[in-house]
Amino acid sequence: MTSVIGAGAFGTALAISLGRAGTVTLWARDADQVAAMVQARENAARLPGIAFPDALALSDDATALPEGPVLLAVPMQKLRDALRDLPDFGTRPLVACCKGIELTTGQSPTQVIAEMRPDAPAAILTGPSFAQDIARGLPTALTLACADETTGKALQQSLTTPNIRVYRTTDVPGAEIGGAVKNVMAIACGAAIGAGLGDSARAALMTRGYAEMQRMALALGAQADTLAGLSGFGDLALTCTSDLSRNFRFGLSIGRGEAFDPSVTVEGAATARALQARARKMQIDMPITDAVVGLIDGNLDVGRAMALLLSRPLKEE
Ligand SMILES: NC(=O)C1=CN([C@@H]2O[C@H](COP(=O)(O)OP(=O)(O)OC[C@H]3O[C@@H](n4cnc5c(N)ncnc54)[C@H](OP(=O)(O)O)[C@@H]3O)[C@@H](O)[C@H]2O)C=CC1
Ligand SMILES: O=C(CO)COP(=O)(O)O
Repeated sequence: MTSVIGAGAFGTALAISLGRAGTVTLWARDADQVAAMVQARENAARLPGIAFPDALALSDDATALPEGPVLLAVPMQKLRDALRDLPDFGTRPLVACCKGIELTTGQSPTQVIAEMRPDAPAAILTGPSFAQDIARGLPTALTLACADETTGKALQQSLTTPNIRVYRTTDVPGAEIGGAVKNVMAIACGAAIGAGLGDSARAALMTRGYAEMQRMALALGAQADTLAGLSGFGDLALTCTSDLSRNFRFGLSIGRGEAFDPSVTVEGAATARALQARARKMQIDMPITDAVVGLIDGNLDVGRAMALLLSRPLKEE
C-alpha cells in the first residue's frame, strides 16, 4: 500500500487520486491538522471542497505506515529536514514528489534521498500537473524516474490511477533538471507578463529557457528525449502559461511591483540561486536564470533584465 508524506496541496491531491484507485495513507506531522481532516474528510486548508475517498486513511504516526512505497510530498528545501525527522523505512522505495535543487548543497531530490537513506531505492514523480486538477479527477500525465528499471516498473503500476497516467524513465537527472528549471522560467515569464511585455516575450523566454534547461541537463548526462517529454517541455508549457502556477504568480507580482505572500511555496526562487551557482561552477551559460536571481534579489527590474537579455552578443540558435 502506498503512503504519502506531507498533506500539502500536492500530497493531498496524490492521496485523493490514489485513494480512488485503491488504499492509501496520507501522513502529516501536525496532529491537529490530521484530526481536522479525519473529521471533515477533506483538506480544508489546501484543497477545500474535495472530499476524500473512503479508502484514504490519515495518520500522524509515521512509524505505523503500512508496507509499500513512500511518496515524499514536501518542498525541495524541506526534504532533508523531513527525512531527518521521519523513521527509517528500510528498503521501501522513496519517491520524491518535489521539484528543485537544494540551495545549501546543490543536490537534486533523489540525491538528497540517497544521502539520507542509502538503503532505499530513490525515485522521482514529476511532470505537468496542478494539485487542483489531480484532486478533481481531471486527466494528467506524469513521469516516474528511477535508475533501477524493475523498481521503476513497479512504481509505475502502483502510482497509475484512473486520472493519472504514469510514464517511466531511468533518466533521473533529465527528469529532475526539467522540473527544477521550469519553475525558474515560470518566474521569468510571470515577470514579463506582469510588466506588460507581452506574449511574444513570454514565448521567447520559454524557448530560450528550454535551451538553458537542455544545456544544464545534457552536461549532467541526461537524455535530450527526457527534456522533450512531460518532465521538461510539458511542465515548462504548463507552468509558464497558467495563473494556477505559484511560480508564475510570484513572477507576475514582481512584474507588477506587488507584494507576494511569503508563506506560499515557490520552488523556483531558491532553485534559481542553486542553479546559478551550479551553472557558474560548470561554466554553463544560463542568462535567464541569472536575470531571475537579479529580479528576486531586487538587483534588477524587469525592464533592465529584458534589456540585458536583448543586448547579449548575437549568435546562432
Ligand atoms: N501544488 C501543486 O500543484 C504541485 C506541487 N508539486 C510539488 O510538490 C512539492 C510540494 O508542494 P505543495 O504540496 O504544493 O506545497 P504545500 O506548501 O502545499 O505543502 C507543503 C507540505 O510540506 C509539509 N512539510 C514542510 N516541511 C516539512 C517537514 N520538515 N516535515 C514534514 N512535512 C513538511 C508541510 O507541512 P506543514 O503544513 O506542517 O508545514 C505541507 O504539508 C513542491 O516541490 C512542488 O513543486 C508538484 C506538482 C504540482
Ligand atoms: O509543478 C507544478 C505544475 O506541474 C506546480 O506549479 P507551481 O509550484 O508553480 O504552482
